[in-house]
Amino acid sequence: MLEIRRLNQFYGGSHILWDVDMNITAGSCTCLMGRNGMGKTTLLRCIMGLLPSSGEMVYDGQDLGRLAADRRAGLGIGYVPQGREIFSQLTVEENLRIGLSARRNKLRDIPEQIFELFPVLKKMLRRRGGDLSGGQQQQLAIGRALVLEPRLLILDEPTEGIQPNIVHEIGDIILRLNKEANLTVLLVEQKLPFARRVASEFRILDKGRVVASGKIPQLTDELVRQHLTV
Ligand SMILES: Nc1ncnc2c1ncn2[C@@H]1O[C@H](COP(=O)(O)OP(=O)(O)OP(=O)(O)O)[C@@H](O)[C@H]1O
Repeated sequence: MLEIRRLNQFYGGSHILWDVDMNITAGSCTCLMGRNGMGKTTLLRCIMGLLPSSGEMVYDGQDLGRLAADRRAGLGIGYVPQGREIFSQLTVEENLRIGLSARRNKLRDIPEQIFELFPVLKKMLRRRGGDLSGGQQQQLAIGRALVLEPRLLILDEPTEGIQPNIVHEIGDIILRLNKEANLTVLLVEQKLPFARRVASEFRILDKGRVVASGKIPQLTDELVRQHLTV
């Protein structure tokens, strides 16, 4: 579904991503892992077209390289950024409607499926984004990305700063989206038990290079010790 070949990225003079090759297969849930500062967020931002990079990126047979960020979203790639980036002064409904406005085939109403997945958003439609708890904001950020009805959903640390019981709920939602709604998922996640629970595949970045990849049962304690523990 998404093929990345020899992707390189620089921040000014700093070479951050080195010859990254990565295949994301349709229907998989792939966890991108690595210690802090290894380039995970940078790679997601390159995929979304929010940062320039060199190399090849092909999504469903289409070359993403020359497409602006909004065109990539329009192709069905949903993105939930790190820190969620919801609009705190806007209501929950307005936040969701922003997702709606990015759709290629315009819809007037927020799809009911969003409220089935996140009943709390329906109850809080008129509340301001900034008044929601961290977990509710994360649900809103995922809901806003789902309004686009993506086929590939990219999530950057969806459990960061969220209470353990809500972390479990977010895991349930990702599993449902992946297994029942057949959405392909690519997520950055630092919590190992969470990654092992929801993901089917892993990729590890170390200093901007892919150093390991495989199916989740192949994520051995040795790999964890070598590349993930601090
Ligand atoms: N705007 C920027 N300008 C210059 N360097 C940056 C910028 N953003 C990130 N970097 C550097 O790029 C490298 C990769 O950062 P990135 O945020 O992609 O890592 P990460 O693996 O997502 O880490 P984290 O888990 O802490 O979010 C780091 O060394 C970081 O300092």
